[in-house]
Amino acid sequence: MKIIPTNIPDVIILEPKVFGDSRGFFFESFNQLAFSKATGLDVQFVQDNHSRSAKGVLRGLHYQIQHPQGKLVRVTHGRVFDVAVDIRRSSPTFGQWEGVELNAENHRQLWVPAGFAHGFVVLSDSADFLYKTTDYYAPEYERCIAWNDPAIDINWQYDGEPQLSGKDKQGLLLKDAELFA
Ligand SMILES: Cc1cn([C@H]2C[C@H](O)[C@@H](COP(=O)(O)OP(=O)(O)O[C@H]3O[C@H](C)C(=O)[C@H](O)[C@H]3O)O2)c(=O)[nH]c1=O
Repeated sequence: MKIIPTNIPDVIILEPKVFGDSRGFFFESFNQLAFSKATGLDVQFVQDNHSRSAKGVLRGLHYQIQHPQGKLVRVTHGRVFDVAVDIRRSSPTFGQWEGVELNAENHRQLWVPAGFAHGFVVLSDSADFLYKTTDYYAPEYERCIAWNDPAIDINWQYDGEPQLSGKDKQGLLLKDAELFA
């Protein structure tokens, strides 16, 4: 597994070793020991999620104010631009965002620590988005930050108008949101 640092020290890109042959390919999509050795992180995952979205769908920017979730995210079909925003007030990278294209060809995964808001926009006709979380879904504590908050100024790499859920259309600006310490 290859570790690729990003501009935010705690946000990490992982590239698994892919074994290709005449049948296709194989790779370990997750290995607890390899993950811990490569990242130095001692985290346990408790939930696996899978969502499918059409082109232009933007999910996020979500986080949980209690039971914050670390997320290890990847794409098994299509292409997405995936974004993590540091919303830890005490962080030197508070308010900064990091984005990476995840797709079924590069097999890249992104580690998004607890304390970050997370979202993605679909660049292909459709995309399957799979991810592991370090705590359980707690909808009563889920919050949303506006995808287009000018204070964060994310370049989503998507030219069209994104399709948002009702919840995401009501995302708060960073300055008005409940944040982490
Ligand atoms: C997240 C989640 C949702 N649900 C149910 C609740 C709704 O009835 C339905 C769709 O939920 P929602 O529209 O919140 O799904 P997303 O917009 O993909 O939410 C996710 O989007 C961004 C990208 C994230 O990083 C979060 O993991 C998560 O908030 O699934 C569950 O039953 N369990 C869950 O863990």
